[in-house]
Amino acid sequence: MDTKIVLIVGPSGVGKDTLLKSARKELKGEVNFVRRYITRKPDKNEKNYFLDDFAFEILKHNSFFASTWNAHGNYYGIAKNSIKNKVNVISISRSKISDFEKLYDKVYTINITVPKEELRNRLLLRKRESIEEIEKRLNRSYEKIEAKKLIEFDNSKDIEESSKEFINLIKKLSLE
Ligand SMILES: Nc1ncnc2c1ncn2[C@@H]1O[C@H](COP(=O)(O)OP(=O)(O)OP(=O)(O)O)[C@@H](O)[C@H]1O
Repeated sequence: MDTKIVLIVGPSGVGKDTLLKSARKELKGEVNFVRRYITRKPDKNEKNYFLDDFAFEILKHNSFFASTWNAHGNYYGIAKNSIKNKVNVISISRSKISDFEKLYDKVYTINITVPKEELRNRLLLRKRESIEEIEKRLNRSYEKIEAKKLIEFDNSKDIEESSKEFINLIKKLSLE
């Protein structure tokens, strides 16, 4: 099978890691859920490699990563050697879609969305950031996403229903 890339993007708190956790449980035999390198500890829904800023810099300097970015004061990276010759699902910053489109032929981008009020509720319930930080995240304006193959995914339904839809979408893309 060819290398296929499925990028997951969307604002903080929209439910990316929650959807990925459900999908990983169901599809981990068939699909490569790529772990990110992050300079902060993972929370309960994530499966990331945790490293400090210094280790991150050394790896970056040695061209270990296909893509890196900074979000909310932490560094994120996707290792080149994490991409397998199958379907690869990767949660990334929207600003890095083109890194993957330059490197690979088959790249799909799934944009996860919910209305702003629901996003606020989810961030508040998650209790990872302060109220000030949550308001900052909500006020960030999002420009239109530039991606060659863009799919919009509405994550407004409950976790179970949305997870099912998300898993079906990944399965469908695997077969394309
Ligand atoms: N469909 C859903 N319905 C209700 N709550 C949800 C749904 N999906 C996720 N949540 C909840 O919303 C909160 C944020 O979800 P999650 O941490 O997965 O977001 P994220 O997009 O990965 O955020 P970040 O980019 O900051 O890591 C969590 O508390 C999660 O339980």
